[in-house]
Amino acid sequence: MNKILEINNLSKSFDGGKTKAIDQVDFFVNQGDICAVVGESGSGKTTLIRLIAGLENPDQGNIIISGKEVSSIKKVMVPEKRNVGMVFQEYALFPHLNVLENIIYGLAKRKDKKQRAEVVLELVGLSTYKERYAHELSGGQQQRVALARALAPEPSLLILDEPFSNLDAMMRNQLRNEVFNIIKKTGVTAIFVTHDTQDALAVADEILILQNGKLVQKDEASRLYHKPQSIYVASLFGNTVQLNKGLKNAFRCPLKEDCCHAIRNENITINASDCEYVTTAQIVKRTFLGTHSQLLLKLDNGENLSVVTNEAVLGDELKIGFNSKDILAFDE
Ligand SMILES: Nc1ncnc2c1ncn2[C@@H]1O[C@H](COP(=O)(O)OP(=O)(O)OP(=O)(O)O)[C@@H](O)[C@H]1O
Repeated sequence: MNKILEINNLSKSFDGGKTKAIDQVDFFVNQGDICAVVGESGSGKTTLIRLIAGLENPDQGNIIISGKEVSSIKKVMVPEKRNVGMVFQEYALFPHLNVLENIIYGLAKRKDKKQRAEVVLELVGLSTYKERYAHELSGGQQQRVALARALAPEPSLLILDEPFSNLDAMMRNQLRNEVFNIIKKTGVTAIFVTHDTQDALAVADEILILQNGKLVQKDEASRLYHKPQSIYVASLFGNTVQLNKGLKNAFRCPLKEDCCHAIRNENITINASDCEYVTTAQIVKRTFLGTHSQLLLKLDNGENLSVVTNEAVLGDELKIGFNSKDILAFDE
């Protein structure tokens, strides 16, 4: 498999070395793959993307795009020469140029500018909008123009930084699927930053997890979800309860105490009687969340547990449980 992006031992600090935004990161992305970058706020996602785009210089390591070294401590190639396309959360279209002109602008060197612009506009389904200006388009349409503009010069790598975060929930899912179908159709390799782990699970071939600037796991979506390497990774993909000593006792769960265990909220069964590990709980507080409710529970050994459920819960007492196949185990 041809590697389009290679990152070797990459580091970047700020504040005279006090903040290690990216800390000895190594990975590669194969041709045609979509790689999502996920991590809590401040974990280094934007810094990594900015280093790849050439908007930051590394302190250590190097970046190779399509076999060419574009960043190292000795040289940093300017963004325009890297053959990368970029799509940001703010659509950044020129307000004084119409849609077609916005796309042509980035194609200065090509002879077939107009034809190429028409091809990418067709690809994003906006051919009939080519004479409109940014203020005459919806947020989703502007983002599709931004994608067309980024794809027009046929980049080796497409970088997307939180491309859907300015859109409402309904629009997001629809546009996300459209955008990634277009990306797959063109076969371009893409790396995108997202806060929304559902986005990453839905469209990424591989997901890369950052924690305090370090790459802590890189895996395909289903492996990462089912085999997270730490509670940090598990918690990024949904509500996860760490099974501390008190909870292990409450459920009479014979797990080793020197190993960290957790259970995903969705694998906790309310009104359970046929689970392997079951306990009785009193409902201390219910919070209505529309399709779900949050229940604060006091278990029969006095331990507290908060769970979210979409089941109707009657009365103030319930049985709650889970099965051993759903327990996540970590070495930390
Ligand atoms: N120009 C800068 N000067 C100083 N510190 C910076 C700079 N850019 C980033 N940092 C710091 O580097 C760390 C990583 O920041 P970065 O923006 O890459 O994180 P992030 O994962 O993208 O966060 P978010 O999800 O909140 O956007 C943070 O501690 C941040 O404060």
